[in-house]
Amino acid sequence: MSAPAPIPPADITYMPGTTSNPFGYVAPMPKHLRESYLNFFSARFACANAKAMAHYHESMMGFRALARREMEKDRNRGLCAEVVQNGKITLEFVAPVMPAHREEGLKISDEEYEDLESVSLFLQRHGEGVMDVVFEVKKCKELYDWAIAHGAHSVAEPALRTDVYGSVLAATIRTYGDVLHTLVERIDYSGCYLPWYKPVETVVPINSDLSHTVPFVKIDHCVGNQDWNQMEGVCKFYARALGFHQYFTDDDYNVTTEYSALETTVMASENEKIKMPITMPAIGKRMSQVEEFVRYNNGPGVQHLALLTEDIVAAVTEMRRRGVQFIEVSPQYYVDLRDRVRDYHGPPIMENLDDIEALNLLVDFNKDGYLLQTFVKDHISSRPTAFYEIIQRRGAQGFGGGNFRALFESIEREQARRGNLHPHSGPQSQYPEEEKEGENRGRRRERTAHAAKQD
Ligand SMILES: O=C(O)C(=O)Cc1ccc(O)cc1
Ligand SMILES: [Fe+2]
Repeated sequence: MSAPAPIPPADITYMPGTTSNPFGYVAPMPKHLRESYLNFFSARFACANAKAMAHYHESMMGFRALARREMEKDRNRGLCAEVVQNGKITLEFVAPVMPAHREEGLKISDEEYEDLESVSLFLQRHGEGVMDVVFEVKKCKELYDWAIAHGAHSVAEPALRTDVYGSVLAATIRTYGDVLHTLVERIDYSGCYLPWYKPVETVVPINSDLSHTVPFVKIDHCVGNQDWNQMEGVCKFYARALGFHQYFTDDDYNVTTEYSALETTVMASENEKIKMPITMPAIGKRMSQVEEFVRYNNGPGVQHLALLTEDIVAAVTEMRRRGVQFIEVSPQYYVDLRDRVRDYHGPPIMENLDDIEALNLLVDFNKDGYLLQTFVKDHISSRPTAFYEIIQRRGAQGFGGGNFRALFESIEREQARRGNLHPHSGPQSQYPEEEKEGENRGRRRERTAHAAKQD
């Protein structure tokens, strides 16, 4: 079957998310293909030291060592990898084991050399962070062909990978910045992760005590930060090339806190198990946290992975016990929370408000229920770039819109501590600094009205 012919970007209708417009970005990918995205498969991080990264995730976050690629006589000559897992969350840490320049006498295949070069380049440009958000799919080749025909950049054509445990078909395309999406289709694979990774049985002592588990379930969503004005183009890419659609929530994503501002559109796979919010800076009084990310990441990239749990009190209690620090929320938030709870009439709140306050969790309510969330204070690397969110849902399917103010104020306190809450340098930085809070929100409304008039 030959690939479909490329279609021009004009075939995508963009309409900002309103309840009168239940479609948002609409793309012509056939339904059977859209349905072939199953879930997040793993997140691959480019690392300087994959072993240290794995160790942090095991000892601090309760992940278990799952698999490894280590240097062998005729395999894994350029890169080594450690894979950890907690529930259905699988994280792979990949590190170069030699300099990325060819030397005589080094036994390394062309393919392994290319992989070494790409990880080394990612590290050089962005530091440690997520370089590949891997999706499990049913029709790898068809999805890949569609994506390429609709403007995606190919990194690796579909190829069968086989070891004694069976085969997977995998292909890789590029998304925003230098971030990749690998599409993995299990053919008959029964190994622990992917072909040629060896299972690892060793357990760090703290994880062998079953009364101290951190109960994660799966990746809930994965946020991608973009540069100024780049959100729409990236969302259109997800619609046109990947067949994703806009996911509506009642969150108000035009957040202008005292200083920084941002905008988000959530893109999701057909089954909505893969949610990829796309965020960009907006005009505020000071540098947006998104702008800070883009500056220190040297371009767009994955900002946070949200890890879903069914018991956030247990998960955060145990992570704190292990030494993980979380964002700090003002005591006033919990005074207000007790008022908000009184006005809430959805499914009953199962958690104790004193526990919620003691752990500094954030709570958001809507008509379907509520969600609890918090954010790890430290970034994953030494740069102020990617970090983790911990989230529990009890009905509510949003992203914590009611917490954005408290959250962003907390994030901004850290940003100020780093000396990065200075005037922003966006395309609109000629705007006077005393620009009124909330003005950005008005501007978005004008644009929305304008876009609606156009069709
Ligand atoms: O939207 C989400 O997924 C959130 O968890 C909230 C959020 C949005 C943007 C940020 O820079 C930080 C947090
Ligand atoms: Fe999030």
